[in-house]
Amino acid sequence: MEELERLREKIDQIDEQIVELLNRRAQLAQQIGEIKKRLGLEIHAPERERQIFEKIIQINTQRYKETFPTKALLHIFREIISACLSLEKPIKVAYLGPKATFTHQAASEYFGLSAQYIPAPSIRDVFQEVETDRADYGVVPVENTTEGVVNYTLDMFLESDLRIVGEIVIPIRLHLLSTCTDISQIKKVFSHRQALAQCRMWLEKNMPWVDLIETESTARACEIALEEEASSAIASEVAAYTYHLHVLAENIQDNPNNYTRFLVIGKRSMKKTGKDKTSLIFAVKDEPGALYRALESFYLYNVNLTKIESRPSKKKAWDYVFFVDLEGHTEDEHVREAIELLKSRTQMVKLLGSYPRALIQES
Ligand SMILES: O=C(O)C(=O)C[C@]1(C(=O)O)C=C[C@@H](O)C=C1
Repeated sequence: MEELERLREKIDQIDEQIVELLNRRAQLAQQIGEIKKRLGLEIHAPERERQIFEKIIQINTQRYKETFPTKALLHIFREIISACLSLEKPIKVAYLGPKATFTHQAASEYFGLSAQYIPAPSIRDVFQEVETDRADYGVVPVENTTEGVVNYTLDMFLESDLRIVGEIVIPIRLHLLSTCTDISQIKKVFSHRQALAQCRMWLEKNMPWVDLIETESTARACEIALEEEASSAIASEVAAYTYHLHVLAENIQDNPNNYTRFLVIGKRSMKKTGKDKTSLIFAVKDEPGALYRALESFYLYNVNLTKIESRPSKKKAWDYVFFVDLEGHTEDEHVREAIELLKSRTQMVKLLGSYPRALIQES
């Protein structure tokens, strides 16, 4: 017992030190904020945040061999930086709502809980919130490992001048939620089209009798599941506690490696971090070899493409544009030269932005 008391006393001392250090850190951030305001610099500095994250991962793994789990440490630092930033300037973030969607989860993992969140009813509305300066940033889904791209988001970049300033990749874990206490009581399952598709095999095997009904979001499905008898929703764990629903079955997605990638959109340009990605759109003439010549620009300058997607241009029937993600930043010499060559070999190139690659791709 004495030993227990002694150890707890030590923990109390450490906690006191942590609180003291956090307050000292907050004061320093406030001072930095004042200087940045005076010099007219951007208050939010994601490149600096990236540096901090990489440094603490290194210290925690090399010096302390991860006695304290790195994943938890990253969450804690996300919140520390989010709180310090909010002392300098509150950041407003629009996301595809309503509350407790996966986009909301992605946004809070990126900006932390001290940011102000604005749920928007559609992807177009998220863009509008940022375009009209009601939000500093927007967060929208762009692709899922099982269901492919979110076309609506790609198409928005054809008309909007907003830039991509970041990306977030989160694992999608889907659960069956209801006010009922047993699966046998359920007659209807509500969810977003993609979530229903991602659980198709599980539903056929375990609940072949149910009606599947599409909703505009997983969060909307939860609202319906709360109101309608004998119904259920497929949604996230965050949604389960936000809407006070029982989790009747966990992780019902058919593919365990199910990730969704989200884009952070804004008006600014991001500085090079050394671990960046660049996204762009290009259009080629409708003639043999046009796409081949365009893509050769990347090959000749040794630029690695991580994604290429074609979409109708919406200007003429059967006219296509190509969305490309590549490794590197436009400040990198080889990327800059590849893009210059691409411009000379295509009809149109629109740069959507260079931004730091997602930090956590798994977990
Ligand atoms: O270094 C800065 O520029 C800060 O404002 C401090 C700080 C931090 O808490 O570490 C806060 C917000 C920025 O986005 C980056 C870092």
